[in-house]
Amino acid sequence: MAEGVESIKLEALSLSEGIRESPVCILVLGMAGSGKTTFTQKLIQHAQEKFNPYVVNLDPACREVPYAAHVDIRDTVNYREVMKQYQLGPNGGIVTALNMFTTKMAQFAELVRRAGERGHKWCVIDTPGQIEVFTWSASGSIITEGLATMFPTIVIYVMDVERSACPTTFMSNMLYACSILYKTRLPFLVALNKIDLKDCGFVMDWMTDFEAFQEAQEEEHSFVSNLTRTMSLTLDTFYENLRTCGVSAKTGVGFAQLLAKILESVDEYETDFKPVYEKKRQERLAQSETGPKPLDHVEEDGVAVPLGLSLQDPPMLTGNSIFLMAPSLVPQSVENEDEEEMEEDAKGTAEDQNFHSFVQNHLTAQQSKRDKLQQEQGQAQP
Ligand SMILES: Nc1nc2c(ncn2[C@@H]2O[C@H](COP(=O)(O)OP(=O)(O)OP(=O)(O)O)[C@@H](O)[C@H]2O)c(=O)[nH]1
Repeated sequence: MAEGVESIKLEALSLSEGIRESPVCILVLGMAGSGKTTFTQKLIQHAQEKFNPYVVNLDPACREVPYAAHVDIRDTVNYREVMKQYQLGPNGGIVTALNMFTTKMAQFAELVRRAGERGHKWCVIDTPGQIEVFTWSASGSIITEGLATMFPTIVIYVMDVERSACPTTFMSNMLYACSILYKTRLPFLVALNKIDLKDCGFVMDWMTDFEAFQEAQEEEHSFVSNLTRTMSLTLDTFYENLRTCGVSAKTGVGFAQLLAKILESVDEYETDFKPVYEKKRQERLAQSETGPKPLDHVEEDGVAVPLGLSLQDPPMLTGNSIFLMAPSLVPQSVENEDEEEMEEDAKGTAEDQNFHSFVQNHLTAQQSKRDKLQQEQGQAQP
């Protein structure tokens, strides 16, 4: 009879054995309402025949999921009860529920491993609606790293194209994607979702042609547009390494291409990421064999300081010792104001010039890249 999952230790699972070939773990992430759950359902349908996905729901707060989950966090933790018992709000409740689930990570990993042995080639994991609950929480990191050191693991970032039509929102979404890519250090595929509502061609244009994004940006006169423009230049390298695919989780359009891109991402895991996670595993194994080092000089590690500030009255306002002063109360001479205005103007002009030269340098670099490519192509032709 198979060993009971309760007695399994994660360390024993992930450290002593190497990374397995299956199942491939697919983490589905995305902003609230981007369509993760609908996307997961469609992905399962399309992958059923070939990859027989094992399905996991990690969103403790969802009412219903439109697919049959093999593992559902709601069976392990009652999110409403957690909120009530620990007197938490909805977000605190979700974080705590996920933390509680993570204490069962070893058992969860064992279930995934056994699913692989039973012929499930993929394991699709739907994550909580509030993306930061997973991406920036300790439990999210433990689950992601735990899986990536045991199975080939990739991330699919679901992005709502209709909501990203405004350049500033698009940039925010991309910045978020970028931060997740660097945090998880796993193959990353962006599913441009809801193409039944809006074609995703504009996203492709903005990612490959900086000038097209600048043009779209020019129509927007918001305070953050300068920042967005600068960011678009910085994200250029990120876009170059990004895999994207337009899909509609509602109609199923684009899922054939998506499956092909998932397989490319799995290859990428094998070649570029597996060695990194394998090294990590070896380091942990070595560490666990030597055991934790006892602290030699505990008393030299620091001195205790009282927590928090004492709620005493602020010091009396005397002379220069201004504790906190509202701008309207600070006496200012008219001369000073004029000088400050001139300084601000000069600063603004310098910023504009800097920005212009930054853009110019970038365009020149892009042009020389294009020229080089054309030259190479010309040489390659007989
Ligand atoms: N038109 C259209 N609607 C979609 C598509 N994908 C999802 N939706 C709709 O978008 C809404 C949100 O979808 P969900 O799948 O619940 O999104 P989610 O990211 O899981 O949501 P949370 O977990 O609550 O953050 C629902 O009304 C879906 O029907 C799509 O491709 N096209």
